[in-house]
Amino acid sequence: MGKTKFKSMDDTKPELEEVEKTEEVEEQRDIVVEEEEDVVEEPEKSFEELGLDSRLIRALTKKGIEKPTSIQQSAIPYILEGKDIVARAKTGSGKTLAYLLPLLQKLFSESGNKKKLAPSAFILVPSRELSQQVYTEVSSLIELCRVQLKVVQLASSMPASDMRNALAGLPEIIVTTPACIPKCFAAGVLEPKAISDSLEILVLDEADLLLSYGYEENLKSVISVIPRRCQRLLMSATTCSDVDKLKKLILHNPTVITLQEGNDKEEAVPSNVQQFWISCSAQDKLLHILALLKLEVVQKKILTFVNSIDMGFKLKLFLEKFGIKSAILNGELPQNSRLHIIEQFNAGLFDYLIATDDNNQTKEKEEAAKGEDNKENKQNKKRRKPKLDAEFGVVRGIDFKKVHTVINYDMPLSVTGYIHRIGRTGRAFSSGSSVSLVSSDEMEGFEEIQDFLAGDKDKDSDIITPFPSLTKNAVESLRYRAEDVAKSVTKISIRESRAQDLRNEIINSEKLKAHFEANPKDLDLLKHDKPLSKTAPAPHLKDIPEYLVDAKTQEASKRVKLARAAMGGSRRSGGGGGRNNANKKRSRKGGDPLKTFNPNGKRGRGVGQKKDSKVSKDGSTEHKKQKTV
Ligand SMILES: Nc1ncnc2c1ncn2[C@@H]1O[C@H](COP(=O)(O)OP(=O)(O)OP(=O)(O)O)[C@@H](O)[C@H]1O
Repeated sequence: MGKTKFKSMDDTKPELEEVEKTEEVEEQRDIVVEEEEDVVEEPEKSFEELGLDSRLIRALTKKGIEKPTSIQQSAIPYILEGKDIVARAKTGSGKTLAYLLPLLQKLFSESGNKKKLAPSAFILVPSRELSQQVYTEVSSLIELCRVQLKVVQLASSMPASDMRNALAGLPEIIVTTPACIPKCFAAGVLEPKAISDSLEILVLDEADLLLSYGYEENLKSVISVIPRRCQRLLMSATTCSDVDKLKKLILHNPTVITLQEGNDKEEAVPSNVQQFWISCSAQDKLLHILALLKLEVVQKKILTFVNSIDMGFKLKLFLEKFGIKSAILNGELPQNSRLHIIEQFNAGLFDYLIATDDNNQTKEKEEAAKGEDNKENKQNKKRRKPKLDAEFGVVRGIDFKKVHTVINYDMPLSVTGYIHRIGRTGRAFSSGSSVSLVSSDEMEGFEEIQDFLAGDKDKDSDIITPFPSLTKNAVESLRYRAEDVAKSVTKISIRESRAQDLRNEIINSEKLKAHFEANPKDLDLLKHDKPLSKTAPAPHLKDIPEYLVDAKTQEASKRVKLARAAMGGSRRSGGGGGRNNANKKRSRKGGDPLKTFNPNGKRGRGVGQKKDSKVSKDGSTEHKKQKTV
């Protein structure tokens, strides 16, 4: 059962171009709406009761999706009715299907109408990774529904000839970033006039990020050709001034749906994510993450965030000395490699992924740019930093599968950054946890996050609590080893590894491209968690003797392992993050172990794929729904 709060507004709507001029009127209407708030109880509905086409329901069943999440319950009927929507719901709450299902249903009825000369739907997302993810989801639904709809994914880096080829089959749906549409206009591969005639639905996904990714001008240019009758959907994980700005720029007469579990801001993070923190000095962070991973007091799979690419390499080099293999993800890697790394991690080929998230890389980009400007700095010029992809976004919105733990090795630089990072676990009906390592320098930012999450609640009841499963003794027992190894991970070794990794990935990326063209289902090519150093970990570092670990930590570790076994996860996750047994078995058969992978669409019975469908029940969520203009 959900609590639904409606805000309704009158139907007067300004034309897009006039929105900014009529801001004052808009605000007045908002106030009226606030006064009309009402709270009603809504029963849970099934997909059938939401009015979805039986083909879509069958497709969902095949994907193991049985019941709608709260945002799907709320948004689908409105979208089917043709309403403009602003939907705000927590990360991982199922917003993608909330708009995709009704969008496809609407296009089903059009699929016979081949008179159109341009697409019926644009889905605009902030990053290429997201674009790939959404494209994969749409493609698989279309395939499972067996309907004659075509979707294409465009990237602004594509040559005009590739864009033209992609659009030649007259797709109904285009998934891309906002920058790409004006490029298509400029290249003459999309006709603004044809878009004005044909576009029925415009979706802006991860709307809270679009402006901060610098797409404002692109969006304005897209909007200028969007017909008045086109339905507009704006999906967002957080509320921020950018979402309001977009709302005014893009929507008219929207229904605003805000899902939350109460009035507190903690709702921004799913309640099925337990949030912990550990206070430690900056130099003790390596020691603490080693303790967390090596003593196995956190559940795999684990996604660790760092704030710089060098830090990612430092951590990888450090961990591999202890026999913990991890893969690296950042914006300087070629796109094919990035997508492949995400696919491999999702498929369960490795348990530890170290990601440098997009916001922090903006800083690196700026620094790199500054370095390039400084003509006197010859050293910098010689060691020109590699170009980071402007449309990179591995963190926000990416649906990492079955991540049980998110570790903030470095604290994110903003509350929104924290929410998006933590939202990579506990997705849909699953649960997860997060551990933030907080140094004294980061304490102020951490307190800001705590305050935000606490909202109006008693400040003493912190949402992020101290991590309970690691004793000081257990950490100290590893100190000597950790400090010794940390010394061997020098700046030079980091720089060399980073350069080597980039060189390898550029070669890999070409291979991946060529290979996938010939073998679109082969995922096992080029493992991304290969060790960087040539020497194998020393046995005394790889295997920590049990007597070093105190009883309390051993108990915690046992619980984690039991829980993993209960989830059926131990089969998938070999000790030390190495390749798991299931993969080994398949490799021995001689075939391609992951013949289930298809970067362009359906995911097969790949590792971890089927299991995703088995969702655990979380507590019932109360939700608020607001209707407003
Ligand atoms: N009704 C459902 N039942 C079970 N799983 C679902 C359901 N709807 C979506 N999912 C799964 O939940 C995961 C998260 O969904 P999705 O990526 O759409 O979340 P989101 O709200 O867009 O998150 P974010 O804001 O982080 O992008 C996906 O793996 C998706 O397949």
